[in-house]
Amino acid sequence: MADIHTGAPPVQPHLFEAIAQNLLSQGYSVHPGALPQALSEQLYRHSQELPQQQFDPAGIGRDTQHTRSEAIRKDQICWITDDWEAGRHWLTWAGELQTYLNRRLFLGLFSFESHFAHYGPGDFYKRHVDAFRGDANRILSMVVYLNPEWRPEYGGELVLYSDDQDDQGQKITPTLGTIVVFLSEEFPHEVLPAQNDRYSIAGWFRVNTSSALRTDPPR
Ligand SMILES: O=C(O)CCC(=O)C(=O)O
Ligand SMILES: [Fe+2]
Repeated sequence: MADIHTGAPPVQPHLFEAIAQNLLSQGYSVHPGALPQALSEQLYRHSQELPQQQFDPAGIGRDTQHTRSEAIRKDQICWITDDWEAGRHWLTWAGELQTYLNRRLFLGLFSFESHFAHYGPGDFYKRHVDAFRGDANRILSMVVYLNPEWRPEYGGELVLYSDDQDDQGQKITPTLGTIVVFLSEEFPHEVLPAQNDRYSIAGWFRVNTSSALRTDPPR
């Protein structure tokens, strides 16, 4: 049930605790259809209403290393801000998860950034990790899916590999409300070519690496 005063999504202690326990025991957590329904629907509507020109071709790397490489990924992205209601509710929910995980696991998560992603027919994201050991300030990756009907023939699954040696992985279908959280440095993953329009949100919880030379987060 949504908060009657603000319309904000409800806090979900059982879900948050399950995510914390899965992260402790295996480093990742998958919950089909677990995002609060009203929030899923609001985000889905927003993803459909966003004009195509708000989406930019996704790049690889950050800052000066930011390059576009269509050989590696072909999705289009739109960063989420609190300028609109759906964005506010999403960021509130993610902030509550951040607070819970910090209390429960002492992760020191400091900020969260996320974007909508649209994979058109034929689009993919080849196997990669979201953070590299050493310079990593992306600690936790979170993806949620915004596709009310996703058929097996549409492909477009996320494949999550347990380590660099794993070439089997496990497939996750991108259906509405499914939440995937994993340690950004640990789990190579890829998005198989989608045969239909595929909408999602990808986000990262980060630790603070601010210094006099570098203000966080760079955008
Ligand atoms: O959409 C997905 O299933 C994963 C996307 C992803 O790996 C990324 O944006 O880094
Ligand atoms: Fe990724």
